[in-house]
Amino acid sequence: MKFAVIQFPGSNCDFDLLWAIRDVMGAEAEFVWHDEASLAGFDGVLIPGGFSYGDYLRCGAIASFANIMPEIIRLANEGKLVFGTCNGFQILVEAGLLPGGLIRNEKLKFVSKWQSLRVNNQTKFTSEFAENEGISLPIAHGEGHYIADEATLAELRANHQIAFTYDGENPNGSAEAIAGITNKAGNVLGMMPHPERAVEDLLGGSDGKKLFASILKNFLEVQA
Ligand SMILES: NC(=O)CC[C@H](N)C(=O)O
Repeated sequence: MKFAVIQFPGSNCDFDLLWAIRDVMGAEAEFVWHDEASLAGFDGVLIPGGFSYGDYLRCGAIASFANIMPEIIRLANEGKLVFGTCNGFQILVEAGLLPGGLIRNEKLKFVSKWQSLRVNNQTKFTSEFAENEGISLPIAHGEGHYIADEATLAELRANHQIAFTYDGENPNGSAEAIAGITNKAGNVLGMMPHPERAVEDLLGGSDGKKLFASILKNFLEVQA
């Protein structure tokens, strides 16, 4: 299984994500520039954090029209793995691959800190965590306030699509303290926290590793 790590102008977690999946987890992965029009040969897509196109209009809004996006949408519709962290989550929402929206943090400030989270392990991205496991991951964003209408929130809850919630403090005012969601089919995940920044104790923690381990276990078996 080969992963594409997408690079946009302004991505700044691209090397971290490649490091996590390739060097720490041992999977095959390569950078793909946003202007490419093909993802032939790739079975999974990882979209990093950062400030794509300078966060103009809304975070992720311009990136969602990049040349590579129709290919990402194609893979998502084929049931292949698509994962976005932080700006990657924003791009997936803007592209319509995930429901709801992400707006300015409630307190209108960029938040950068380690954040406690609760994990729902009933998704293909989180199955290696314990049920309701408490973990800690870095967050670093200005537009992480998740919003959705009541019907969408009810559907997310009913289908177990809420993969991560903020525990204790809600750092950005997200509805139901949502930190990460999957699509209905379960093959697309977007999350504001940064698991790729927590894959080795040297980085301050390794709780993010189980997410990548879940990805490799569940998607590798299906697509091998
Ligand atoms: N770390 C990130 O990816 C930040 C995402 C986006 N630039 C924001 O501030 O919300």
